Amino acid sequence: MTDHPTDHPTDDPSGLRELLHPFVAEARWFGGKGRAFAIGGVRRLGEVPGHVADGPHVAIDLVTVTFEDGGEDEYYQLPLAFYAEPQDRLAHAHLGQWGDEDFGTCHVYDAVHDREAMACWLRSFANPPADGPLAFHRLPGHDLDLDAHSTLFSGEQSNSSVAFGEDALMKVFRKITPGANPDISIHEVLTRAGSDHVAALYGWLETPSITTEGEPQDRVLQLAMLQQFLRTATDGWDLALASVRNLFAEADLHADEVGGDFAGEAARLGEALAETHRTLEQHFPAEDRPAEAARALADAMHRRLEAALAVAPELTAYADDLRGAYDALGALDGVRVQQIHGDLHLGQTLRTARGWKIVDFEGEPAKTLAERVLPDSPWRDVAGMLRSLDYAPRVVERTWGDGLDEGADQRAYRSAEWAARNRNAFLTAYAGRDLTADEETLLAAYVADKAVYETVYETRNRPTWVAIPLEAVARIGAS
Ligand SMILES: Nc1ncnc2c1ncn2[C@@H]1O[C@H](COP(=O)(O)OP(=O)(O)O)[C@@H](O)[C@H]1O
Ligand SMILES: O=P(O)(O)O[C@H]1O[C@H](CO)[C@@H](O[C@H]2O[C@H](CO)[C@@H](O)[C@H](O)[C@H]2O)[C@H](O)[C@H]1O
Repeated sequence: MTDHPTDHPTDDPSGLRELLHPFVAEARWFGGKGRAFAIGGVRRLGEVPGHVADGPHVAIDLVTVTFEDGGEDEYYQLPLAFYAEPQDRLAHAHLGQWGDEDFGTCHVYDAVHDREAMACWLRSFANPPADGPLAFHRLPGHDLDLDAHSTLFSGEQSNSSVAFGEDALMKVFRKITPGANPDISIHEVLTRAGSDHVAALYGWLETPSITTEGEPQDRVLQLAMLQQFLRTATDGWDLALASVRNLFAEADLHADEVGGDFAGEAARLGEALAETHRTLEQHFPAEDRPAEAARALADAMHRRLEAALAVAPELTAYADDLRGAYDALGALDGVRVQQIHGDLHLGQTLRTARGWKIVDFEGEPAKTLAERVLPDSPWRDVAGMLRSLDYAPRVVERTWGDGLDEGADQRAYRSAEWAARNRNAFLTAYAGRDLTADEETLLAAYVADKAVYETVYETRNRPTWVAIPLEAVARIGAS
């Protein structure tokens, strides 16, 4: 396999980088939204084995995204299906027609949409090739159903998830950072530990190394992971929204009087998180760190606020209150850290017939890999869930009754009631006791930090929702 000759942004003889630019720019998984960029290079990582007559050639390319603001380059994975003839059924996933160095002139499609292409992936996981640039790894204990057809998950996601029938789910990582991906390593540890609160890991795909500017790198690129498909799962976010809608439909009743009350589920979720944290604490390094570590955590929050102020100047009015919350954390005598989830919210939880499962251990998409794998306080995860339990009613409020004002005050009241009831149920079940003063301080700082992160996230991705985290930031000062 060869690199495409694309070492310099102005040298694009095949026009490939120009052709891929709009596809990358518009993809949900592209993390550089709002920043001007060029495709700085396109590299062939390897062909996925398993090509059959009449089927596509399937390959994985890695594009380098170079930002005009001078920020660090980012790498994104493009799984591609190459067909000699156009495929009408894949018209929605057509990237273009070009002369490929390995496969000749082809119609090229985003492979995650294509059952034929995904079948190559599944066959490779079932019978991992002995050599080649793409290494398919398997954990023992599950026979894959090779007859299962693939379906791409729709929805707002950072990566591309493909279900194989009801047997397995493959997550194709889009933004690729050299080094071990925590989603894989944490799932592997929790699977081997027999955790009840994650989908079992079945395997993963990685490629040994790439070269950047001619220099070899000794870190793997982890490209995809295959796991148990949770057949009976309902998204925790959808469940919470349904519960809020029930409450709004019965305007005269309190949250505990309405069908669909979420407090029991919130409590079970708190227990599931506490158990997951305990398992992670046993299997990854965990330690009590001295005062300097608390200061370092606070410093990181201060830095994040300073960067956020440039993106979302509306935060300025609350900056002193936020800094106060971080300073209180920085003044603690110490802090206990361990492996955590790192980006926990209701959309990362699934309610199955066998209880709550937690998904997506990649950490916050905006952080570097080096930052994401650092041990952190478990209160960061707790804060993430508390923020999410605040988001759910506010989102329903915004969409209820097509924005009509009638009953808006009553809904705002019920919204706050729902959030308080479920935050309390979750927190009480998580901790199993009253929080210490230090824990309250930690939690308050993490809630503030998360709301700042969300303000930036919404500004960039869903500007009409930015008021939700901003209102939370305003409440920090008022409390
Ligand atoms: N093992 C699973 N079985 C069924 N559905 C799953 C499983 N894991 C994740 N999902 C669903 O796929 C969605 C995306 O998964 P997630 O890991 O959060 O991807 P991303 O990194 O793209 O955000 C989740 O919201 C969830 O609904
Ligand atoms: O799931 P991702 O890892 O892509 O997480 C990112 O996107 C989330 C939104 O999809 C975002 O979560 C925020 O919105 C949620 C409602 O959609 C809400 O439940 C969360 O509390 C809120 O933070 C997440 O922050 C971001 O990292």
